[in-house]
Amino acid sequence: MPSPVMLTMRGVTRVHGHGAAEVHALRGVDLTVAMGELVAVMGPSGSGKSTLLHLAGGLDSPTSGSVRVGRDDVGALDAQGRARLRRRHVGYVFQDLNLVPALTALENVTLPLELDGVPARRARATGTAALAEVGLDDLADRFPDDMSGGQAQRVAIARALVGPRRLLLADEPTGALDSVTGEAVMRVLRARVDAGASGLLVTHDARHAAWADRIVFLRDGLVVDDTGAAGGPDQLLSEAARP
Ligand SMILES: Nc1ncnc2c1ncn2[C@@H]1O[C@H](COP(=O)(O)OP(=O)(O)OP(=O)(O)O)[C@@H](O)[C@H]1O
Repeated sequence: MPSPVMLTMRGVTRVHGHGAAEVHALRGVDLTVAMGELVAVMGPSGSGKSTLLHLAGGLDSPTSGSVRVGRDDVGALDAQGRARLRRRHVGYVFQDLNLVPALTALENVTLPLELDGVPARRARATGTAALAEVGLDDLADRFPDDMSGGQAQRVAIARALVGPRRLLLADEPTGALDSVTGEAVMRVLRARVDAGASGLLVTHDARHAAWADRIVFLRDGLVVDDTGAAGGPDQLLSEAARP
């Protein structure tokens, strides 16, 4: 029996800007991601990958078409409803880390839980477990400015994954990390998805895309290919390089 679908995008378009400055970032994208499925999104710079991720997480609204997360029609939620969906159910890892400099690693990680009313003790325990998942439980009391770029990125990943999130969105999550740590992060993402979450991963790196169940190729705002990962990194590299 197929797994229940977590994310459904139908006929999604997104036009940025107006008039002469108009950019058609997405031009009619259909995409579904099931529970327990990790989908990698690849494509050249400017093909619409980040726009797709923002729409999937309710950070942005489509110009036309529909985006559903579980039973929620993201376009039909008001700003408060979208904020609640993001806080409770969507985990983001973006290139921009956005850690709060005045908060320790653990406080940064527990922030989304506390904003959502989780009692402090439980938030602390859940946050400590999330830091341990990325191998940083030793640095719980350290401030972002006293960490390496890679450590800060792992804190951001722990924050994105803290609590029972059902949709994980990652935009080049391993960007600032060395390859061993990068692989550890992919392992955490994969484990969360295997435990039932759904994942959408934007990456230029075929080795990371090879962790996915399926790869979607975007070009000029359209899905041009949707394939299983069975061919492995070599095939992916040649696919990504295709004219
Ligand atoms: N806020 C915005 N205002 C105007 N144009 C935008 C905006 N955001 C994105 N764009 C444009 O939309 C198109 C798609 O951008 P997007 O960032 O989604 O692509 P991408 O595939 O993620 O690129 P990259 O791999 O370089 O991050 C690009 O032409 C970009 O310049």
